[in-house]
Amino acid sequence: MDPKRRAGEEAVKLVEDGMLVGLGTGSTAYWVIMEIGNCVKAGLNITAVPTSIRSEELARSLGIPLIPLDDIPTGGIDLTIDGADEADGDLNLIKGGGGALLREKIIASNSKRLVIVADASKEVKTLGQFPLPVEIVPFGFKLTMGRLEAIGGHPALRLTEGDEPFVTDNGNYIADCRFGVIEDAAALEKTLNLIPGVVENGLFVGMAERIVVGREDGNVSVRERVRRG
Ligand SMILES: O=C(CO)[C@H](O)[C@H](O)COP(=O)(O)O
Repeated sequence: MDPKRRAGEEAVKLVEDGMLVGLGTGSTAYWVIMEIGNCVKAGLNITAVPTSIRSEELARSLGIPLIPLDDIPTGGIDLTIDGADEADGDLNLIKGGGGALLREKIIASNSKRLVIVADASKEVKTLGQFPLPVEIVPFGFKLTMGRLEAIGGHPALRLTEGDEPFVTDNGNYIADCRFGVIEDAAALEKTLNLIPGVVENGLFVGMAERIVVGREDGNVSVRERVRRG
């Protein structure tokens, strides 16, 4: 079985009756949503909020009950299960490879628990090999990219296969940045979000509670974040 599928199915064991569940985005979160769909068909009673239009459409097609975000209290999501592009030893993450980082971060920051599903390729010692997605508004995007360049981000505007700017579910662009090894993810996250024109960035610091990793040998490993201090 695909390691991503294995991780997804294992993580869904954390979903309990009555929960409000955040549905992630990407090829690993796909398996989470598929498995939640199976559980709902088998009688699991949950409601869910998606992190992208893609995940919303999949969830709807499977009959997973969705509720509008505006109908839930701040911080009211019980559990969100989502993928990641990189996860370091402290479970700090790079996300946004699929372009859904803004909605993913809003949902994650309103979740009591964030569980990451991944295959082993996502585990890294230090963040930074995967280009860091930064969501920027189209207005003045070249100026904003100049600011990202000035702080060493070497930004590249994400393009579609037709060479048009990739547009997020929120109508924004993505600048994929190469900062090299990211020693201080918390500081970089703040610095980026102070740049006018930047909406959000794909660094998720101190948010994930655990990571469920599907491995090629058929095993699944679970690692929890060590709380420091
Ligand atoms: O952050 C994301 C989308 O914005 C995804 O969770 C991340 O890109 C991982 O995707 P995949 O599971 O397909 O490797």
